[in-house]
Amino acid sequence: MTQSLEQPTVQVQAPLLQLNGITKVLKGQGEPRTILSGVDFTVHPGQSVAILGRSGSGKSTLLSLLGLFDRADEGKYFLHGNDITKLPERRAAALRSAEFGFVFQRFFLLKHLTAAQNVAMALVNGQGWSARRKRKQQVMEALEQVGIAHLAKSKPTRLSGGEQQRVAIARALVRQPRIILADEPTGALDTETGNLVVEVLLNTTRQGCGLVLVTHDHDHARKMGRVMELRDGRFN
Ligand SMILES: Nc1ncnc2c1ncn2[C@@H]1O[C@H](COP(=O)(O)OP(=O)(O)OP(=O)(O)O)[C@@H](O)[C@H]1O
Repeated sequence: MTQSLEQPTVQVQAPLLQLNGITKVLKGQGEPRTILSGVDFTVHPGQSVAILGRSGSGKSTLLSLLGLFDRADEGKYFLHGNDITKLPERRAAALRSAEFGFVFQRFFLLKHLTAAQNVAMALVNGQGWSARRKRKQQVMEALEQVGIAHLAKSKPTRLSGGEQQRVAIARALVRQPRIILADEPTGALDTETGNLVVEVLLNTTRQGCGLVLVTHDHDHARKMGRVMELRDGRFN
């Protein structure tokens, strides 16, 4: 048997996302206020990062920049190694829905729809029969991923807070995002339910998803691969 002389290729994977020297200044009526100052931040596939910080330290602002809801005044933003700092809004919106899944403290579920229908709202496939069938399959897979497939037909009013948050996570997952941005996802939940939701979020990283969790809860933060603390717009 001949042995291949080829060297094994070393795959150097670009970070999922990378911020270099990000600064955000709020220019209201009074003096301009620097909210983020020279922030560097990197997330690789499968990594989970907690962002801690006092109220007003800039956590949500950072998440808005990461999710392309807002733009920095200085610095660079790379997604999969591509510079997206100055991407036009239409392309930013397309990237946002293709790459990111968002989870918030509030669940934002539509009360008159079932859990499955709420998750399906995130899909914008064609209307054909097969597309519908595929859509249903994707929805059920997302609900299974968060452990509530048996509640597919339940409406939010019949679900507990933790179950509702899991529907919201399934809604974020159904498009198979590469990065989940979660802003205080356990803020409205009791400790036990919050722990469950954190586990569900962490599970997504096992399939290569990146996870950024903004939280006030140090126990939840410690479960992430990395913990970073924002203080006055800077990481310590
Ligand atoms: N649109 C805005 N107009 C004026 N000030 C703002 C605006 N958005 C954020 N800020 C201010 O910027 C600072 C950072 O806000 P941000 O919401 O990022 O903090 P946070 O760390 O997420 O706080 P919390 O933990 O309370 O959610 C705060 O002082 C806030 O008042």
